[in-house]
Amino acid sequence: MKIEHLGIAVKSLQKSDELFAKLLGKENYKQESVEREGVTTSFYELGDSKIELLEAANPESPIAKFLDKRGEGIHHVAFGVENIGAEIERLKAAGFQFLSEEPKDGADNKLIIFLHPKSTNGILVELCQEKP
Ligand SMILES: CC[C@H](C(=O)O)C(=O)SCCNC(=O)CCNC(=O)[C@H](O)C(C)(C)COP(=O)(O)OP(=O)(O)OC[C@H]1O[C@@H](n2cnc3c(N)ncnc32)[C@H](O)[C@@H]1OP(=O)(O)O
Ligand SMILES: [Co+2]
Repeated sequence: MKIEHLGIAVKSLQKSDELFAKLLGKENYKQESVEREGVTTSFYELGDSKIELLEAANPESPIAKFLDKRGEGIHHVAFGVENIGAEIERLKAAGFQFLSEEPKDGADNKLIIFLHPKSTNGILVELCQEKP
């Protein structure tokens, strides 16, 4: 398991891309919309991890709700795993709750699933596995 990415909720990808390119001294390597999640993402390589900027694609987006309640900032941490199915079983057996039954397609060619923040000490945790 490793930190695959840090998800950061932003109001404007255009403004935040300018800021993060300056901050990190490099451009994003992709911008990708994920309709089903209601987000547009922008990814930056950072050593073995990444930064994932997240803009709401519509008012119902989880990012829109997060921004309304908390403003811009760190939204979630994503752990990269080899076998997401095995990790789900392990964590369920350890008493962790998930926000969905099955993994689903995420951004950046990943299978993803989220744990409920109330079972992870108030941190939104995402598991992701590289799609074969
Ligand atoms: C395209 C995929 C991409 C990828 O990496 O591949 C992504 O990362 S997509 C990221 C955006 N998608 C999601 O976040 C999906 C999972 N999130 C959800 O289902 C909701 O956001 C949920 C259930 C976490 C909260 O939604 P809800 O409508 O219930 O909002 P509330 O404000 O009522 O929150 C309930 C409860 O959870 C706490 N909360 C909400 N968001 C977060 C957060 N980001 N981190 C920590 N805690 C969070 C909130 O404070 C409420 O707690 P309470 O104690 O009741 O106040
Ligand atoms: Co993510």
